[in-house]
Amino acid sequence: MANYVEVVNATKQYRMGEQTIIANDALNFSVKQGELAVILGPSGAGKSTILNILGGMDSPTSGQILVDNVDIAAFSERQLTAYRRTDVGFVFQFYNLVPNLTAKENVELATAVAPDALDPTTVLQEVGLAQRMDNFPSQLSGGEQQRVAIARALAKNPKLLLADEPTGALDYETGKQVLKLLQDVSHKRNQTVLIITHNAAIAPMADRVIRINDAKVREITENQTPVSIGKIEW
Ligand SMILES: Nc1ncnc2c1ncn2[C@@H]1O[C@H](COP(=O)(O)OP(=O)(O)OP(=O)(O)O)[C@@H](O)[C@H]1O
Repeated sequence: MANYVEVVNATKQYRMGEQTIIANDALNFSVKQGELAVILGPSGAGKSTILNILGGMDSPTSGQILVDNVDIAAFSERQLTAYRRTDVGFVFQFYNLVPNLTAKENVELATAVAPDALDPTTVLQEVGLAQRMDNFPSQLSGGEQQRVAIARALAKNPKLLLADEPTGALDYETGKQVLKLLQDVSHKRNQTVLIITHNAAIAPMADRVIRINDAKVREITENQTPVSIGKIEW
Protein backbone atom coordinates (compact mmCIF):
# COMPACT_ATOMS: atom_id res chain seq x y z
CA MET A 1 0.00 0.00 0.00
CA ALA A 2 1.24 3.50 -0.83
CA ASN A 3 2.26 5.96 1.86
CA TYR A 4 -0.51 8.37 2.74
CA VAL A 5 1.57 10.62 4.97
CA GLU A 6 5.21 11.15 4.17
CA VAL A 7 7.44 13.33 6.32
CA VAL A 8 10.67 14.02 4.46
CA ASN A 9 13.64 15.65 6.21
CA ALA A 10 11.31 17.83 8.25
CA THR A 11 13.20 20.28 10.44
CA LYS A 12 11.66 22.86 12.75
CA GLN A 13 13.80 25.49 14.40
CA TYR A 14 12.64 28.12 16.85
CA ARG A 15 14.67 31.27 17.31
CA MET A 16 14.81 32.55 20.88
CA GLY A 17 16.93 35.71 20.82
CA GLU A 18 20.49 34.54 20.16
CA GLN A 19 19.58 30.90 20.63
CA THR A 20 18.18 28.48 18.06
CA ILE A 21 16.14 25.55 19.35
CA ILE A 22 15.85 22.57 17.03
CA ALA A 23 12.51 20.96 17.91
CA ASN A 24 12.48 18.56 14.92
CA ASP A 25 15.78 17.56 13.32
CA ALA A 26 15.38 16.10 9.81
CA LEU A 27 12.50 13.75 10.65
CA ASN A 28 11.70 10.99 8.18
CA PHE A 29 8.73 8.68 8.55
CA SER A 30 5.61 7.62 6.70
CA VAL A 31 2.14 6.33 7.52
CA LYS A 32 -0.12 4.33 5.24
CA GLN A 33 -3.83 4.97 4.72
CA GLY A 34 -5.94 3.46 7.49
CA GLU A 35 -3.01 2.91 9.81
CA LEU A 36 -3.01 3.78 13.47
CA ALA A 37 0.40 5.30 14.15
CA VAL A 38 1.75 6.20 17.56
CA ILE A 39 4.45 8.82 17.89
CA LEU A 40 6.19 8.05 21.13
CA GLY A 41 8.72 10.08 23.05
CA PRO A 42 9.52 11.82 26.33
CA SER A 43 8.60 15.40 27.16
CA GLY A 44 10.40 17.88 24.93
CA ALA A 45 11.18 15.27 22.24
CA GLY A 46 9.38 17.27 19.56
CA LYS A 47 6.09 15.34 19.33
CA SER A 48 3.69 18.28 19.53
CA THR A 49 5.82 20.21 17.06
CA ILE A 50 5.47 17.56 14.33
CA LEU A 51 1.79 16.98 15.13
CA ASN A 52 1.06 20.70 14.81
CA ILE A 53 2.90 20.71 11.49
CA LEU A 54 0.89 17.72 10.25
CA GLY A 55 -2.26 19.53 11.38
CA GLY A 56 -1.41 22.63 9.37
CA MET A 57 -1.09 24.77 12.48
CA ASP A 58 2.59 25.38 11.92
CA SER A 59 5.06 24.93 9.04
CA PRO A 60 8.46 23.27 9.07
CA THR A 61 11.59 25.38 8.62
CA SER A 62 12.64 22.94 5.88
CA GLY A 63 11.54 19.60 4.47
CA GLN A 64 8.40 18.20 2.91
CA ILE A 65 5.12 17.09 4.51
CA LEU A 66 3.20 15.04 1.97
CA VAL A 67 -0.41 14.25 2.81
CA ASP A 68 -2.22 12.29 0.11
CA ASN A 69 0.64 13.26 -2.26
CA VAL A 70 0.35 17.01 -1.65
CA ASP A 71 3.17 18.92 0.08
CA ILE A 72 1.45 20.95 2.78
CA ALA A 73 4.80 22.48 3.77
CA ALA A 74 4.56 24.53 0.58
CA PHE A 75 1.04 25.78 1.38
CA SER A 76 0.17 29.47 1.75
CA GLU A 77 -1.65 30.63 4.91
CA ARG A 78 -4.91 30.52 2.99
CA GLN A 79 -4.29 26.95 1.81
CA LEU A 80 -3.38 25.92 5.35
CA THR A 81 -6.63 27.36 6.67
CA ALA A 82 -8.61 25.34 4.13
CA TYR A 83 -6.54 22.24 4.96
CA ARG A 84 -7.22 22.60 8.71
CA ARG A 85 -10.90 23.12 8.05
CA THR A 86 -11.53 20.19 5.73
CA ASP A 87 -8.71 17.66 5.91
CA VAL A 88 -7.73 17.38 9.58
CA GLY A 89 -9.57 16.26 12.68
CA PHE A 90 -7.83 17.20 15.92
CA VAL A 91 -8.36 15.61 19.33
CA PHE A 92 -6.77 17.41 22.29
CA GLN A 93 -5.89 16.30 25.79
CA PHE A 94 -8.49 18.61 27.36
CA TYR A 95 -11.26 18.04 24.74
CA ASN A 96 -11.68 21.76 23.84
CA LEU A 97 -15.47 21.59 23.54
CA VAL A 98 -17.57 24.76 23.48
CA PRO A 99 -19.24 24.78 26.93
CA ASN A 100 -22.54 26.42 26.01
CA LEU A 101 -23.23 24.12 23.07
CA THR A 102 -24.64 20.60 23.36
CA ALA A 103 -22.69 17.54 22.25
CA LYS A 104 -24.53 17.55 18.94
CA GLU A 105 -24.06 21.29 18.43
CA ASN A 106 -20.33 20.92 19.11
CA VAL A 107 -20.15 18.37 16.30
CA GLU A 108 -22.34 20.48 14.01
CA LEU A 109 -19.98 23.42 14.47
CA ALA A 110 -17.23 21.38 12.78
CA THR A 111 -19.40 19.84 10.07
CA ALA A 112 -20.87 23.20 9.07
CA VAL A 113 -17.57 24.24 7.44
CA ALA A 114 -16.45 20.85 6.10
CA PRO A 115 -17.57 20.01 2.54
CA ASP A 116 -17.53 16.19 2.89
CA ALA A 117 -18.95 16.11 6.39
CA LEU A 118 -20.81 13.13 7.83
CA ASP A 119 -24.12 13.28 9.67
CA PRO A 120 -23.43 14.44 13.28
CA THR A 121 -26.14 12.20 14.76
CA THR A 122 -24.78 9.09 13.05
CA VAL A 123 -21.23 9.78 14.20
CA LEU A 124 -22.32 10.47 17.77
CA GLN A 125 -24.19 7.16 17.74
CA GLU A 126 -21.06 5.45 16.47
CA VAL A 127 -18.97 6.70 19.39
CA GLY A 128 -21.60 5.45 21.83
CA LEU A 129 -23.32 8.75 22.66
CA ALA A 130 -26.79 8.17 21.18
CA GLN A 131 -28.37 9.02 24.55
CA ARG A 132 -26.21 12.06 25.34
CA MET A 133 -26.45 14.23 22.23
CA ASP A 134 -28.45 16.99 23.86
CA ASN A 135 -26.25 17.23 26.93
CA PHE A 136 -23.82 20.07 27.54
CA PRO A 137 -20.14 19.25 28.17
CA SER A 138 -20.51 19.99 31.91
CA GLN A 139 -23.14 17.24 32.10
CA LEU A 140 -20.79 14.65 30.59
CA SER A 141 -17.92 12.67 32.11
CA GLY A 142 -14.37 13.25 30.88
CA GLY A 143 -14.51 10.10 28.76
CA GLU A 144 -17.83 11.15 27.23
CA GLN A 145 -16.47 14.62 26.49
CA GLN A 146 -13.50 13.06 24.75
CA ARG A 147 -15.92 10.92 22.70
CA VAL A 148 -17.70 14.10 21.62
CA ALA A 149 -14.32 15.55 20.65
CA ILE A 150 -13.54 12.39 18.63
CA ALA A 151 -16.99 12.55 16.99
CA ARG A 152 -16.39 16.21 16.15
CA ALA A 153 -13.06 15.33 14.53
CA LEU A 154 -14.45 12.30 12.66
CA ALA A 155 -17.59 14.02 11.41
CA LYS A 156 -15.48 16.24 9.18
CA ASN A 157 -14.54 13.04 7.33
CA PRO A 158 -10.90 14.14 7.54
CA LYS A 159 -7.88 12.74 5.73
CA LEU A 160 -6.06 12.62 9.05
CA LEU A 161 -7.21 12.22 12.62
CA LEU A 162 -4.56 13.64 14.94
CA ALA A 163 -4.66 13.12 18.70
CA ASP A 164 -2.37 14.84 21.20
CA GLU A 165 -2.20 12.78 24.44
CA PRO A 166 -5.93 11.98 24.11
CA THR A 167 -6.02 10.06 27.40
CA GLY A 168 -3.87 12.49 29.37
CA ALA A 169 -6.77 13.82 31.43
CA LEU A 170 -8.63 10.52 31.84
CA ASP A 171 -8.46 7.73 34.39
CA TYR A 172 -6.99 4.38 33.40
CA GLU A 173 -10.16 2.52 32.32
CA THR A 174 -11.73 5.51 30.58
CA GLY A 175 -8.43 6.18 28.82
CA LYS A 176 -8.42 2.61 27.55
CA GLN A 177 -11.98 2.97 26.20
CA VAL A 178 -10.98 6.11 24.32
CA LEU A 179 -7.92 4.35 22.84
CA LYS A 180 -10.13 1.41 21.83
CA LEU A 181 -12.44 3.83 20.05
CA LEU A 182 -9.48 5.33 18.16
CA GLN A 183 -8.23 1.83 17.25
CA ASP A 184 -11.71 0.83 16.03
CA VAL A 185 -12.04 4.03 14.03
CA SER A 186 -8.79 3.33 12.25
CA HIS A 187 -9.46 -0.35 11.51
CA LYS A 188 -13.18 -0.27 10.76
CA ARG A 189 -13.34 3.00 8.82
CA ASN A 190 -9.89 2.84 7.21
CA GLN A 191 -9.24 6.20 8.88
CA THR A 192 -5.59 7.22 9.22
CA VAL A 193 -4.96 8.07 12.88
CA LEU A 194 -1.85 9.53 14.51
CA ILE A 195 -1.62 9.61 18.28
CA ILE A 196 1.19 11.25 20.20
CA THR A 197 1.95 10.03 23.67
CA HIS A 198 4.73 9.51 26.19
CA ASN A 199 3.07 6.27 27.38
CA ALA A 200 5.22 3.50 25.87
CA ALA A 201 2.77 0.85 27.13
CA ILE A 202 0.27 1.64 24.39
CA ALA A 203 2.76 1.05 21.56
CA PRO A 204 1.60 -2.58 20.93
CA MET A 205 -1.88 -1.34 19.90
CA ALA A 206 -0.47 0.61 16.95
CA ASP A 207 0.15 -0.56 13.39
CA ARG A 208 3.25 1.62 13.41
CA VAL A 209 5.33 3.11 16.21
CA ILE A 210 7.59 6.09 15.56
CA ARG A 211 9.94 6.74 18.46
CA ILE A 212 11.22 10.29 18.75
CA ASN A 213 13.82 11.50 21.19
CA ASP A 214 15.84 14.71 21.34
CA ALA A 215 14.26 16.02 18.09
CA LYS A 216 15.18 12.95 16.00
CA VAL A 217 13.42 9.77 14.89
CA ARG A 218 15.22 6.97 16.73
CA GLU A 219 13.25 3.90 15.70
CA ILE A 220 10.27 2.91 13.57
CA THR A 221 8.50 -0.40 14.18
CA GLU A 222 5.67 -1.96 12.26
CA ASN A 223 3.32 -4.28 14.15
CA GLN A 224 1.90 -6.88 11.78
CA THR A 225 -0.56 -7.95 14.47
CA PRO A 226 -1.45 -5.00 16.68
CA VAL A 227 -2.76 -5.98 20.08
CA SER A 228 -6.34 -5.14 21.04
CA ILE A 229 -6.25 -2.37 23.63
CA GLY A 230 -8.21 -4.58 26.05
CA LYS A 231 -5.20 -6.87 26.30
CA ILE A 232 -2.73 -4.12 27.22
CA GLU A 233 -2.04 -3.26 30.85
CA TRP A 234 0.12 -0.48 32.24
N1 LIG B 1 7.00 28.09 20.10
C1 LIG B 1 8.17 27.63 20.57
N2 LIG B 1 9.21 28.46 20.75
C2 LIG B 1 10.39 28.00 21.20
N3 LIG B 1 10.65 26.70 21.50
C3 LIG B 1 9.65 25.83 21.35
C4 LIG B 1 8.36 26.23 20.87
N4 LIG B 1 7.58 25.13 20.81
C5 LIG B 1 8.33 24.10 21.23
N5 LIG B 1 9.58 24.50 21.55
C6 LIG B 1 10.69 23.66 22.03
O1 LIG B 1 10.85 22.59 21.11
C7 LIG B 1 11.15 21.38 21.80
C8 LIG B 1 10.12 20.32 21.44
O2 LIG B 1 8.85 20.70 21.99
P1 LIG B 1 7.51 19.83 21.78
O3 LIG B 1 6.43 20.58 22.43
O4 LIG B 1 7.37 19.49 20.36
O5 LIG B 1 7.86 18.53 22.62
P2 LIG B 1 6.90 17.34 23.09
O6 LIG B 1 7.61 16.08 22.76
O7 LIG B 1 5.55 17.53 22.51
O8 LIG B 1 6.84 17.54 24.65
P3 LIG B 1 5.60 17.33 25.69
O9 LIG B 1 5.35 15.85 25.73
O10 LIG B 1 6.15 17.86 26.97
O11 LIG B 1 4.46 18.12 25.15
C9 LIG B 1 11.20 21.73 23.27
O12 LIG B 1 12.55 21.96 23.64
C10 LIG B 1 10.40 23.01 23.35
O13 LIG B 1 10.83 23.82 24.44
